Amino acid sequence: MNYLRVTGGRVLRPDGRVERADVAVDRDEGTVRAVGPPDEVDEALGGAAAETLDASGSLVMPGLVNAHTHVAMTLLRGYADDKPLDPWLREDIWPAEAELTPDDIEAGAELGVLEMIRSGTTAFADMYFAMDRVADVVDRAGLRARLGHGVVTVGKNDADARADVAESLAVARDLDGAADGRIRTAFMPHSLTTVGEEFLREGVAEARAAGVPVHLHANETTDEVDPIVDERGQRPIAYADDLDALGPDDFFAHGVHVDGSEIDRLAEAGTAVVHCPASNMKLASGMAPVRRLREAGVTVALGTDGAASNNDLDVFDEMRDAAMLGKLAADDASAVPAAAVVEMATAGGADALGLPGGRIEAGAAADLAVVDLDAPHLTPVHDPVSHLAYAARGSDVRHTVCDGEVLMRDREVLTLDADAVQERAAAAANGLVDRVEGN
Ligand SMILES: CSC[C@H]1O[C@@H](n2cnc3c(O)ncnc32)[C@H](O)[C@@H]1O
Ligand SMILES: [Zn+2]
Repeated sequence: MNYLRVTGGRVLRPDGRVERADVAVDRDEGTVRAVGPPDEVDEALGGAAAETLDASGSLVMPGLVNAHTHVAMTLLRGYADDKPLDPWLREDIWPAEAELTPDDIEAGAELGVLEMIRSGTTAFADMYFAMDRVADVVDRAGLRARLGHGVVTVGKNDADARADVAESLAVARDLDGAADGRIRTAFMPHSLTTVGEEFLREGVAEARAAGVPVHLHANETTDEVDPIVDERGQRPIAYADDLDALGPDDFFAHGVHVDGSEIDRLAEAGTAVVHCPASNMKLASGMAPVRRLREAGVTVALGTDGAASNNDLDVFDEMRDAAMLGKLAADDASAVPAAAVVEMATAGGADALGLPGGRIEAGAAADLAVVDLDAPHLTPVHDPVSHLAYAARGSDVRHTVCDGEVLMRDREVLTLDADAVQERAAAAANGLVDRVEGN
């Protein structure tokens, strides 16, 4: 047997309790074998030897889930700031993305994945281009992901629009199950306004036939919601329902401007919402009604969105932002408490993406982040869950484990060459900007 044993720490259990425990991992299966006091774990292992990971002074939590990003946008971090969504995309981001090469996307994805491993993220959802390259990075780096090619049909002729939809469906079919099953896929139309109705209708029908979920941006800004209401006389979630895009495996990014009927319909359909508080604040998109969504029974996950609208991929920041913004949105300091955002960043994320992980219990996927609590900004420890939500940073993560494999040990990432990744990405970003500026 091939075991890993995380020893001497405190462990965040699925019910929110924190207990002193060891975690034994079956590396062949990629699952948690046992959680409990050392003698119980000894017994579960039957005296078998195990590689150890020291968690003394630390909290062992489920690996974080970044449920909506565009990972290669790390190359555009700090490239265009301080604008609302529509002009930001049209004036800055889309012209730059038009110059991206598959090599750039691979370099940007490596940088993003490195940043995520270093901040305890073990699973993410990615909507972008050149997804074969992103999948290769995920495979090498050792995380889990739900990947999809993002479709935009506005401004394209019929043949190009059809080709874009076909590419998203082909990616969803071809990459599903890659990286020993750590990669799953989805059909990913960009949004209900940037993809034409006939393409949405046909694409969703084909996704259903192929058994892959749908992921899109929905109800992000009033500029996006209002034209749908004006042109169709229906709210975006009703339109999505009409398109058959509202299923229990589907997950929508943002859900900022959703009314009561839309919240009820999302809950009834079982469609998850990925809350992206930093992006929503930076682009001044609005405040998602997180408490109302959760109270209605909607699965709410957390996402960073791309690094150009955040500007990092640290899910600890997202937990803190979600708690703070949720209180402001509800005008109630108890609206989105610490335990809620920790749940959204772990089990909520795994459930939204339909990926294993998110809970530390026997039989669950061995996706873990070990957070070092021995730091001035984390002293004293009255409540470790409070610290995860309000005080910890991604840089407090000491070890990261995914699928039973150690991806980072004592802050050294083992699956990527951090210096080389950073150097390559910086060169790719500079080359990209030179091309955009015509140098
Ligand atoms: C077609 S691939 C994905 C596409 O989405 C763009 N994008 C990045 N952030 C956002 C956001 O907050 N809302 C909508 N679209 C966004 C990204 O630049 C790609 O073009
Ligand atoms: Zn996005």
